[in-house]
Amino acid sequence: MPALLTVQRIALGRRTLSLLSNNPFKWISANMSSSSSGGKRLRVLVDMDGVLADFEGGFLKKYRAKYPDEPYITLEDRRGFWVSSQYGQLRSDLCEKAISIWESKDFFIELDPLPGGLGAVKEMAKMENTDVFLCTSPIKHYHHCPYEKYAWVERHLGPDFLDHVILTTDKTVVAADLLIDDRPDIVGVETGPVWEHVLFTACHNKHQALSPDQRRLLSWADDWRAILDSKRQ
Ligand SMILES: Cc1cn([C@H]2C[C@H](O)[C@@H](COP(=O)(O)O)O2)c(=O)[nH]c1=O
Ligand SMILES: [Mg+2]
Repeated sequence: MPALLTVQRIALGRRTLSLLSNNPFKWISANMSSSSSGGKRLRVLVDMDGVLADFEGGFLKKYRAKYPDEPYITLEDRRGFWVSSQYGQLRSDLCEKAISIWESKDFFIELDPLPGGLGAVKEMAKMENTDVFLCTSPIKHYHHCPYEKYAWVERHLGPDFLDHVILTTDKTVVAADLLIDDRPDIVGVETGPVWEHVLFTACHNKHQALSPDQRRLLSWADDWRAILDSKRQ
């Protein structure tokens, strides 16, 4: 297959690993998308909770308001992605109490934007040869969350961004160059996702060691433009 061999020859670094460890046809489809002028387009997935929207801060505020006499975990003491697990370890019944917070109406719509995130995403979306999608997992208790995630995007980024929302419980099946996400272990049915996961630093993951080939974005004040540029080469 000469076309495949040509693609293999131009593959560099991390992408070569992705190609070798995965289905090459998926790699080609994710990496050969072109702009009208023929240049390669960069596709970036940006997570919402913990990256654009302050899930942890919003949770703690509402948990303390609803359960003022119960123990709580400060943001400084948060460890591990799952808030529910850490509250369950604190006292078993607190797991359900924690879940009741994000299952409540208005939890997701009222989350505050994290500093710099909206500006970064708006700027990214205007960059040449760049496609940005907001890639976020809804909770299974679907009565409010999916609607409110769309409403949050419309409120903070405008109606044009609604076309750029991807709601999925499995981010591994979405093809892109980059995924900026605060969850350290992003797994799903696809064992070799085509994107590079850049870990967005959050209170729950800041102590966590990364594997040598993993990169972090410390906040939106960090050099996200350089990370995008590194994927264009
Ligand atoms: C911490 C925590 C989160 N969730 C839910 C809330 C969100 O819908 C998703 C996280 O979505 P992301 O796209 O990975 O940011 O998970 C939960 O159910 N339990 C928790 O403890
Ligand atoms: Mg997240």
